[in-house]
Amino acid sequence: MASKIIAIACDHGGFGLKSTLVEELKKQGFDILDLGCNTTDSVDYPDYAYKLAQAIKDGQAERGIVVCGSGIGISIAVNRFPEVRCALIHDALGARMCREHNDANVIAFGDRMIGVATALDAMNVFLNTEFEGGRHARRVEKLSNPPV
Ligand SMILES: O=C(CO)[C@H](O)[C@H](O)[C@H](O)COP(=O)(O)O
Repeated sequence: MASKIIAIACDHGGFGLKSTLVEELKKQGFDILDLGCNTTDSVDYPDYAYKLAQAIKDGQAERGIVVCGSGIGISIAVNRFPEVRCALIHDALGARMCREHNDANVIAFGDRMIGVATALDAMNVFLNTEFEGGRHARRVEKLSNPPV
């Protein structure tokens, strides 16, 4: 990964895990583009998802992490941007596969679904695994050109 900037966003259901992930990323020397939210007050996940997707689209960060209660709503929302390839992650194997095969540039976690240790492990794998390319490059390219 060329950039040391990680964009991160959540809704109220993901605020706790986001805070833990930010703490760990800072320890590892990453610069954080924290797009909120910043409390557990109820908010709407698309608002924060779109901020993160826009940051990826604008090139402000190469990789991003989104968190909501289940990870489902916020991953659906960021994937509405063609520049984003977001995978909803439940373990380190998924994190490895989404990098090696799908060149995912964003991962989503469900704070109400995943343990902290598993999320930290998966985040580290996501940040340290390269895309394999080859046959997968052809398939990823097709993701940018859906039939209309
Ligand atoms: O969007 C979601 C589900 O797909 C997220 O899990 C949200 O965090 C969740 O829906 C929020 O629920 P709440 O009852 O409003 O806290």
